[in-house]
Amino acid sequence: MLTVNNLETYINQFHILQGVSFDVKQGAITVLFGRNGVGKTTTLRSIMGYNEKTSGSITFNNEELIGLPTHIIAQKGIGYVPEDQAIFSSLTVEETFLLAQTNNKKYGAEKAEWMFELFPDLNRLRQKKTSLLSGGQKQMLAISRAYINSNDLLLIDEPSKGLSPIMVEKLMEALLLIKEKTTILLVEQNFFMASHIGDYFHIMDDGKIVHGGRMEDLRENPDITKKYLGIS
Ligand SMILES: Nc1ncnc2c1ncn2[C@@H]1O[C@H](COP(=O)(O)OP(=O)(O)OP(=O)(O)O)[C@@H](O)[C@H]1O
Repeated sequence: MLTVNNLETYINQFHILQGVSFDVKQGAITVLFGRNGVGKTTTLRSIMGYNEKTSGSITFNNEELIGLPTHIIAQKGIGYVPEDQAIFSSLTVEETFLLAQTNNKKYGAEKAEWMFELFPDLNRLRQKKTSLLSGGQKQMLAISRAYINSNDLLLIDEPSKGLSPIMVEKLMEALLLIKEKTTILLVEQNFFMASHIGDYFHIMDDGKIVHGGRMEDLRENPDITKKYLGIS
């Protein structure tokens, strides 16, 4: 569904992505692993068209994305949940959902209702200003918003960061249900979470992909997880 080929990205004079190649299969969760600073967020941002100095190829449903502005890439059906969630704090939960629905007139309302079912906390807090939500609730809101206004692919950056174990568990359950309806590319350092919900993986190191395959193969390969992820 998404194919990234030889992607190179510069930020100022720094050569951050140095020929990144991988693919994302439809209907699955693909996890991008790697230590801090190897280029995972830059990869997601490059897919969304935020980095001007990007070359190589990114095809989504066989259409080239490189060179397109971010709003056009989003219109093609890709939703992005950045690490800081980028939530408009002056809106309530319900208003945030309504705003997201304006981008998806056909299915938005139906998707919003499903998100309220999936996240009862958000349903209970419909009228609450989003600035008053907990970290976990904001994460649920950001994922819901991206799901409501996009159709095909969600890029989610470190959703478990800073969440309690119980919230991580809720998030895992929710992502598995969302996967039934959409495709997910997940950046995640929580190996327990990612390896339980992911179907495929790619490992980044120093601006490149160094390994990839099915998640069950990674779980059985302690040498790789130790070398690149520091897990033994
Ligand atoms: N605006 C910037 N100016 C200069 N260098 C940057 C900028 N943004 C990111 N970088 C550098 O690019 C590299 C990749 O950063 P990126 O955020 O993509 O890594 P990451 O793998 O997502 O890391 P983390 O897991 O810590 O979020 C890092 O070395 C970082 O310092």
